[in-house]
Amino acid sequence: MRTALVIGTGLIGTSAALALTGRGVTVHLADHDPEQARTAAALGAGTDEAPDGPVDLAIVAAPPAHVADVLTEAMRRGAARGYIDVASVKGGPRRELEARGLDLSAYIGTHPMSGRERSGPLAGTADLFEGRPWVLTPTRDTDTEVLNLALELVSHCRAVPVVMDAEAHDRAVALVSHMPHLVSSMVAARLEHAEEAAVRLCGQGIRDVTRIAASDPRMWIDILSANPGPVADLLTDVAADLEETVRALRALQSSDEDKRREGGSGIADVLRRGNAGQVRVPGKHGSAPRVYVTVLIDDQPGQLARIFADADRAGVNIEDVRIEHATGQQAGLIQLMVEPKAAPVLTAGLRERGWAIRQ
Ligand SMILES: NC(=O)c1ccc[n+]([C@@H]2O[C@H](COP(=O)([O-])OP(=O)(O)OC[C@H]3O[C@@H](n4cnc5c(N)ncnc54)[C@H](O)[C@@H]3O)[C@@H](O)[C@H]2O)c1
Ligand SMILES: O=C(O)C(=O)C[C@]1(C(=O)O)C=C[C@@H](O)C=C1
Repeated sequence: MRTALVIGTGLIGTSAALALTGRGVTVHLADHDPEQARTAAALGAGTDEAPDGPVDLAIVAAPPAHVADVLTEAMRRGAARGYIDVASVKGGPRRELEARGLDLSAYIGTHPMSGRERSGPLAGTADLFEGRPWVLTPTRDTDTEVLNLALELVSHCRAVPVVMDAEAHDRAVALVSHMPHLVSSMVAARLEHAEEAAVRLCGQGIRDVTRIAASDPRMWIDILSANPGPVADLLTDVAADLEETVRALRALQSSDEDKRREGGSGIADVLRRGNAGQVRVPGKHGSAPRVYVTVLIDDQPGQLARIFADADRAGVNIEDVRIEHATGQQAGLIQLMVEPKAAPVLTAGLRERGWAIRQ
């Protein structure tokens, strides 16, 4: 691929454009708000000048409700040899395009399974998709050349291609993305009017559970409106678990010992099922789950660089990093994500070099 056109230069469009530009592809940037395209260009994601002729691949990264219109317009003017979109839902946009009677052989619906709770070009990064699944939904009518262009994009972004049928994709993301998003919002909503004295105590647990609740509601209304059935079915199951859990907690308040025992086993059951589900969450590249080694650091310049150098000396590859700043203190906790078998090696290596490890 030599040239690409990104239409919609927010978080996802800019991230893809940065990755492609970094691999030597000439990227043209367009957005219905020209300021967004200018910002993406200023970040080094490409040029906001229109291409002279058709590009190799047009990447539509507009909100889901606009995807079909944007693709229709781009296809009708022959903007590219191949077209993809990156919307979080796949069945709806394809059905809309089919209803317009367009030839869809040059189009593939795709979805990178990576994002952030922030929107806009300034949130974009070239490595956003690294090691993450990127779903492709070709059909038997898809041109092989277009499939190859899409695979090249995924490879330039260092993501992992996963081929799926659009409807199966929508059912899967209802489970791993859309339902969890709503549950996160519901947990975060408990904080809206909570007492400041309670909110001040927020630790990493609630930060993990509520991070995605900070996302743009307009985008999520689009996503959920395009996949309501499967999400409603899953929330029905969550509601049943909630009901059971409330019943178990009430039983724990009882003065009757048998009831308390029953309550205890109800709670144990939901926690056990939670453990069993959690271990199935894959690490990067779809590999086995990773674990965190937690290190106490002083809030001083150079600490992160030192810790990485010491991890390197211990021969351990750090997969991901999270930093938690303790409120009102000049210290923080850094969590280094590693393969389970590397955790004891890293712990020993860092202890040897004077770092305080937290269990
Ligand atoms: N945010 C995520 O975590 C995530 C992850 C994977 C896929 N996606 C999908 O990627 C797409 C973009 O999401 P985002 O998070 O980058 O959103 P964003 O709000 O950061 O960016 C969307 C951009 O599209 C532009 N736009 C809106 N309507 C347009 C139109 N008609 N023509 C051209 N540009 C238009 C907006 O001005 C904005 O710059 C969505 O379809 C979303 O479902 C999002
Ligand atoms: O991690 C985040 O912030 C996301 O929003 C990521 C996430 C997800 O649910 O995994 C959200 C929606 C996208 O369609 C794909 C990725």
